[in-house]
Amino acid sequence: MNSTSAYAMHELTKESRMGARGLETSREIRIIDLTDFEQRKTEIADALWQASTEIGFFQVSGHGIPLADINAAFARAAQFFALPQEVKARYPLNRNAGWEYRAQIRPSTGKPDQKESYQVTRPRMSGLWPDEVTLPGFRDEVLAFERQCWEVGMKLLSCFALKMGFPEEFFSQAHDPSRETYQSTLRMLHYFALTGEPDGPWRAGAHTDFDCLTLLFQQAGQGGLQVCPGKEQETQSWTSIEPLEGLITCNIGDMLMRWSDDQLPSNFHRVRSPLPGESVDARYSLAFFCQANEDVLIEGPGKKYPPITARDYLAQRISANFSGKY
Ligand SMILES: O=C(O)CCC(=O)C(=O)O
Ligand SMILES: [Fe+2]
Repeated sequence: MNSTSAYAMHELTKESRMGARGLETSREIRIIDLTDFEQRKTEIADALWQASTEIGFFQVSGHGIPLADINAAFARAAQFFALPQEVKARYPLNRNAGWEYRAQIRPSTGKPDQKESYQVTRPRMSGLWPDEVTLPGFRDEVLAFERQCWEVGMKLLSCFALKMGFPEEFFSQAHDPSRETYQSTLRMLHYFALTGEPDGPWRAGAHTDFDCLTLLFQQAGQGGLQVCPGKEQETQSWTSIEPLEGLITCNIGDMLMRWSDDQLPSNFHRVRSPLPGESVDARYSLAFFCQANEDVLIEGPGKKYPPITARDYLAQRISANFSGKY
């Protein structure tokens, strides 16, 4: 086994141990305010670094995406998922673009997540947009929201770049949306309403994300997200993140963990099924995955791991989740 596949195997083994219910515990959920970002950048970078290394996840406020735009993006997601199955089936998922239905099998559970999702990866959307008759304005509005998410993601990553000793623009150049190699992804998710007993304890099985950084939006009354910081994975104790309007919950992903020579631990999370007495309605969420462009080389400041392109890195991880497909 070469060192690249040994590394991938290590991450998958780590994940396959995380499927148990475990314990629930409350942890500090640090909220970092990004208001006046340019003037406060040093202080914000310190706060982000501390939250990421001490706790392993954080939320941001004052990020500049108006609540109305977040709500509009949720409305767009609901509109898309309400399309008939045969219409959605015209946009099949391929390489993080398009629609999948109960197709993501997590190594932690060996079962499909109880969801469907639609993913937008800018350069790969040919033939995958509903047309203007089916969903007028959908494409432009979703792309505008994707751009707003990118702006926030790059602000946060510029702070991590400073702390890692890279130039401030390092990560926005690595996630350049004007290039064909761009592969950051906006994902809309729809977890099905329960009609009887839940099909297992998880709507989405425990996992870390493959990317550098994930921005996650939840809607009021539609909780279920739980996190267990990667560095505490042995404890298997999970903390619920209740949805709070306008806040973005942020996870460090495996790509940034590797890029930071493991200084920034990626963050296990899962979505649990409703418990008796909780709402059985559908749950919608939105996730933006900052994934460096395909041709970018991932190499940490201390060169702890051999360099790997972001394309090869993602391909390995995606094929482990979608039955060998990439
Ligand atoms: O729906 C959520 O809250 C989490 C989604 C998620 O973790 C993912 O898609 O990677
Ligand atoms: Fe995730």
